[in-house]
Amino acid sequence: NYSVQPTRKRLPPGPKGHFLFGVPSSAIGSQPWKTYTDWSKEYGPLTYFRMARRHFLVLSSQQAVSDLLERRAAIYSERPHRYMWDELIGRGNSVFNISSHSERFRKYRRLMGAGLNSKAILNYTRFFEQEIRILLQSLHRNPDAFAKHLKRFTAGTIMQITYGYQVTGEDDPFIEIVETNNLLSAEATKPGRFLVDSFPVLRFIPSWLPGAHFQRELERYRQLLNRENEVPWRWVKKQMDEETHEESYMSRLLSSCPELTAEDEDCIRWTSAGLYTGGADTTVSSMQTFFMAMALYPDIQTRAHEEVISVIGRGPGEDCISRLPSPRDRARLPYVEALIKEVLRWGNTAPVGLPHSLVQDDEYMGYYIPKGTTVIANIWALLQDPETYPNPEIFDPTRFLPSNQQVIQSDPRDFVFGFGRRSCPGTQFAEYSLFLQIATILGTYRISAYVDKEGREVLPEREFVNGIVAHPVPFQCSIAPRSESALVVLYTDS
Ligand code: HEM
Repeated sequence: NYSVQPTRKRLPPGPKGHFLFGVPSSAIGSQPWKTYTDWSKEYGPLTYFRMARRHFLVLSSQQAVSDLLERRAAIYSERPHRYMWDELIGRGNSVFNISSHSERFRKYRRLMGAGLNSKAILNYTRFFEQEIRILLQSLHRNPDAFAKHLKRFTAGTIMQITYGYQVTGEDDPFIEIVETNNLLSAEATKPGRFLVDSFPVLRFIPSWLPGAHFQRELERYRQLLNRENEVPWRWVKKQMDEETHEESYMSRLLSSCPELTAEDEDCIRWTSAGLYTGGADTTVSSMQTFFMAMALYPDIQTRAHEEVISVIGRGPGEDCISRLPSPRDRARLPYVEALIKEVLRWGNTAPVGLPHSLVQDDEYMGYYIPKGTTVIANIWALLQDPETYPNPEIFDPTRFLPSNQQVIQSDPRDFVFGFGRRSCPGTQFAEYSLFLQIATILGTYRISAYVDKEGREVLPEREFVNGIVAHPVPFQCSIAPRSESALVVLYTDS
């Protein structure tokens, strides 16, 4: 029990802002991780600020994150309550927003734990392999559109695994639904987007009054967002009735018990819908970082390529693997595993994670933290801290390999996947997906800096653009097969 009765309520330091409105969202800017890191240099590992009536606390040290979000997870695992989104639009039951103190939350975590653990992932390898062949072909045909192909790979694997549904192409109707939802979520949950979040009393004013037009938007949001829970579920049910379904996360859960209640089915629907939202953009961002790092660090690419070839075997062409990597190969590829950790550290996939919130007043480092404060882990700052990761701007997988010269540096997976009871349930899925893509591409393609018409190398810059998931600023690189003949064997072999 962390209940405290501080004698003197001293809030952590931070920017003050306007006495009524607090800090404007423009002060945080479009790259919040940078602003928060600058603030931590001025105010220390805890930065507190207020936006209208909402309180925020940013944690910028490993110590603070593990003390609060891990050790005090019992009180720091709520999500901030957004009146418009959670209640009026009805998204309070989504996996991302559900209260960590509800019975549903425990159910969701059990369902996702069962469907996404490392053993369950082994049941899905054929879906991954089917999609990796499509990725190899697409990179061959149109290497410049590599970001689009990465997206197709991730969307394809998640849709197969979640619903047993094979994505048809760019204008796939299921992808349209989930992508629309992601856009609407990002738009509707921007801090300050709806005044009713700060002043719930506004819900009583008539919709024709200025400031209440949010009431007219409600129905549009509800209808569009509900499609994500309804359309794939109906499709899977129909396939199951006709016995034409592919086994999937959803079909397995729906058939796991003969007497599912309506509530059980609802839980299966909500968790299924969470997988695309949680997994699609994140994995793509990490893979874009991989391409960027390989274009910038050719020696590292050569070492990783040689390890892959020596473990998996050389194919008919000069320099290409003889078969697709399998889950068993992971343990025999330590340099590739270290490279994946470095992709997660050096990249910037979820720089400020998802916000937590605390359910009762607390005290830490002598400061008072009020109940309901939104708590943000500045994951970017943890991964770029020169005390933990010397020369953090350098891409160097050997940070994570045993050597006589240095101790092994902290495993970035302890931070990039979030914290406490809310930590990412898709970790095993993400790691296997990254492993398969990275080991296959290292074994089949050479990635190098883009050369412009004048013959000059154009190196990508390590800059990221905002979103809940950040992505490298679009860049070009050259992607060429190491051996055309071996590549064709790999992508046509079934
Ligand atoms: C590189 C890939 C990924 C990264 C870096 C990542 C990172 C994260 C982070 C930081 C959180 C927030 C945790 C917190 O609140 O403390 C999260 C939550 C979540 N992730 Fe991931 N994720 C990745 C891939 C995936 C995949 C592949 C899936 C599903 C197949 C997934 C599903 C989810 C879900 C459902 C949540 C919400 C959990 C909750 O609120 O209780 N993620 N992830």
